[in-house]
Amino acid sequence: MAGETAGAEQVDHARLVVSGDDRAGIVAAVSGLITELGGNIVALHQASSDRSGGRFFQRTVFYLPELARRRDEVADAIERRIVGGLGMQARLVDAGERKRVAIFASKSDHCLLDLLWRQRRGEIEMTVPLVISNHPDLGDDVRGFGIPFVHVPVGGDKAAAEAEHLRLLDGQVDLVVLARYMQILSGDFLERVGVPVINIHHSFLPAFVGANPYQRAKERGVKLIGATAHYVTEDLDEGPIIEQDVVRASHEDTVADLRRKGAGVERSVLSRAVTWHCQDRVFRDGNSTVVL
Ligand SMILES: Nc1nc2c(c(=O)[nH]1)N[C@@H](CN(C=O)c1ccc(C(=O)N[C@@H](CCC(=O)O)C(=O)O)cc1)CN2
Repeated sequence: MAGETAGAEQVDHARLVVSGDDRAGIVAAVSGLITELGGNIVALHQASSDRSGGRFFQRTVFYLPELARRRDEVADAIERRIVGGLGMQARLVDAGERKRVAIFASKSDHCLLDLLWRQRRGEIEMTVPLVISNHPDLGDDVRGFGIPFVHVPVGGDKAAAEAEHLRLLDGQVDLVVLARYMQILSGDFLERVGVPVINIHHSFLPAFVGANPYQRAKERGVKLIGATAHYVTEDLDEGPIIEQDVVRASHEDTVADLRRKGAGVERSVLSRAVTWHCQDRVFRDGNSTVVL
């Protein structure tokens, strides 16, 4: 089963995540089914990609007595009435579920340690089964959180490194996060890893795609720098954007100043994106996202 379920106190709560081609009556059908099953909706967010059809997205949080005992019955009803009856995609997620998140890093520590610190404080609904890095530098920091650290060097044979990544990740994770991981992933890896990959790019995309964005920002004389969290696709830094933010820059800032200011924005943007993904709030809509 994807994810890991936390304590028993949340077993009677769940969220139902529904998406598909828009049509009249979906909200009523989902709400009616939950009510018919004896549930009470405690939160509901819905969006359609445009006014005349398009795509439908909904996240419904509900309380249902004895849900743990009745889970198969509830799941079967959703499969019949929402998936089979309306042709929608639907996922029933236990409220206490924790996504299993593998984090990739290189030498920069700020995004990685920020995520580990927030996870330890319970601010992000995830577990971190392992951290993978192409450099050994951050090993002691990661092991200090009680999390396995695996050094997988990436030399001339990137395919060999990616094969090791796939062996380490196989069936063990629900999400991969690139926390300033400075290696371009192949399309083959992205296809075979089988879970979403989120990257933090250290610029306000679409500005400054690729390497060294702060150096290029300084050369351009921009007055704003920023960070972008996006799903990773084969096309570098072109994937669906989840979250962005900016901070002011001036002529007085050196590249080192921009990197320092930018690091704060990278951390907050990546943590929000990972938090929302783990809460099943992010829906992919073509090359963009809907965040509910
Ligand atoms: N397939 C994808 N892989 C990665 C993406 C992506 O969007 N699609 N994002 C990058 C992160 N990144 C910028 O945010 C980035 C990382 C690395 C490079 C790069 O030129 N790397 C060189 C090696 C550099 C080195 O060894 O230090 C390379 O891979 O040949 C550019 C941008 C993460 N991966």
